[in-house]
Amino acid sequence: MLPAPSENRGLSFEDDFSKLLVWRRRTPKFTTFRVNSLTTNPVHFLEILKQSLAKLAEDRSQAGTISAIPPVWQHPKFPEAVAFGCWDRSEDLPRHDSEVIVDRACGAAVLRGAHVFVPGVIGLLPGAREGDIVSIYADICGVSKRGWTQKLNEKSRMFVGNGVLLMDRKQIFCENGFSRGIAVLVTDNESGCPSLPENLFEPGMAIMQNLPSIVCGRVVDPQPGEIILDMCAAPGNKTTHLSALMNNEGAIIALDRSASRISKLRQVCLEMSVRNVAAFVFDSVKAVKIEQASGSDDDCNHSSLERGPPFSPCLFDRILLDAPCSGLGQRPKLEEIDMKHVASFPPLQKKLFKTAVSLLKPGGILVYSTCTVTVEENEGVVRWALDHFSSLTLLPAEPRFFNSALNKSASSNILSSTELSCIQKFVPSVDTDEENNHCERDTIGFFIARFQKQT
Ligand SMILES: C[S@@+](CC[C@H](N)C(=O)[O-])C[C@H]1O[C@@H](n2cnc3c(N)ncnc32)[C@H](O)[C@@H]1O
Repeated sequence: MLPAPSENRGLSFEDDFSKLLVWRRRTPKFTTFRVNSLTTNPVHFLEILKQSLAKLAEDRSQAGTISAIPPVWQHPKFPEAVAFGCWDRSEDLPRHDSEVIVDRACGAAVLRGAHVFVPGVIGLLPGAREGDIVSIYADICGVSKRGWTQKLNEKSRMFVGNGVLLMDRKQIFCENGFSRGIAVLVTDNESGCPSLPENLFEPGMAIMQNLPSIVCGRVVDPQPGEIILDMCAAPGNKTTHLSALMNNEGAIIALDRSASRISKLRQVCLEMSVRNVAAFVFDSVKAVKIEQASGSDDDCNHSSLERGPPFSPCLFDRILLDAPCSGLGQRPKLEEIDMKHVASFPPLQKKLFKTAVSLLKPGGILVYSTCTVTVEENEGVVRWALDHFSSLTLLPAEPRFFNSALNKSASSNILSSTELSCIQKFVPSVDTDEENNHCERDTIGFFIARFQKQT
């Protein structure tokens, strides 16, 4: 049973930038799966997960590391959310003379339990041989080039784990650049996040999804039979959740402007037995049809939905705008923050929002979400929306985990206390370590706002 965390007050981006940087580099202590209710039962999945972690603990003890089995929970409010914790890290991992340097994305993946694949390797110290026990360092400043042979200084690198080198230098940096596969089998990572076997469960049974993203689907609260628009849908993590909540009844239109991501979404839908989604590669800013002569409009029936965008105004019961954003809530992230990039998102977010308001039926629900923590992309967009669309009312983004009204940060100058009590923002916590050790707290940064269009 999951213990309940107490009321939380979170930090905002503007409150303490340096704390945000530290928080981004740390790996959440919990990994969450969303179990697919269309294909399986969460209790069955929970059993598979428990057995796998018990087997890993046994393997570790045979290899000389006694480890308690990481805790596993099913969330009491959302049975589809199943989380597991980390190996105990009370002792530091040893550092080995033989070193492998990886890029920042690979370093973050290792911290989340992945092995090191060839494309992520940047360098090896001279003399490193296949079969060596190696220490793995991420090049956090991006200073090294492919084929690098020198030790990075302490400030430019971050230790992410240890493992066994499975290839030699020639194989990893082969001239045609086509080597694939695992270069380092990670035996222990610095975060303690377990490496689960790849074939742990049947494809489509569950996906890894951070808890706030699962909460987001629940805030949309789609009902069987409704017509839903998911405006920035790929790769489909939330689309497939919405479909499961609707028990495959009704229709979901999934749009994304990236063709490769839409093909990934279609594949995920197939694997997860999702049958009520029609996906289109489309720029959602342009998803509203320009007015046409009356009498020729058949947009209220399903065939017009299947033809795809653009759509007539006021068509959808619910809309999810999971907007493109600066992604500062994603963890762990080893990259530096590019402020110009961060500042580029609000104009696009507002254009997408304007389209969403047009396409929403009177009485319909619009959920705006991001996986970032900046006020401009979150509370700022909510303020702008409330000032520009008199038809919109801000509703409580329930079910609630974070009480944003307790967050006395820069955002309180933008939204009233009533408005703050409606939004839900997952941000770095300033509470005790015990609190931060909770799977509802130690998670990614995320923002959710829920609106209704007046009838
Ligand atoms: C935060 S991700 C969406 C994640 C997705 N909702 C999920 O849960 O799997 C944002 C997506 O917005 C898409 N995007 C960016 N600009 C867009 C636009 N103008 N129209 C449609 N999609 C857009 C990106 O390609 C990206 O896939």
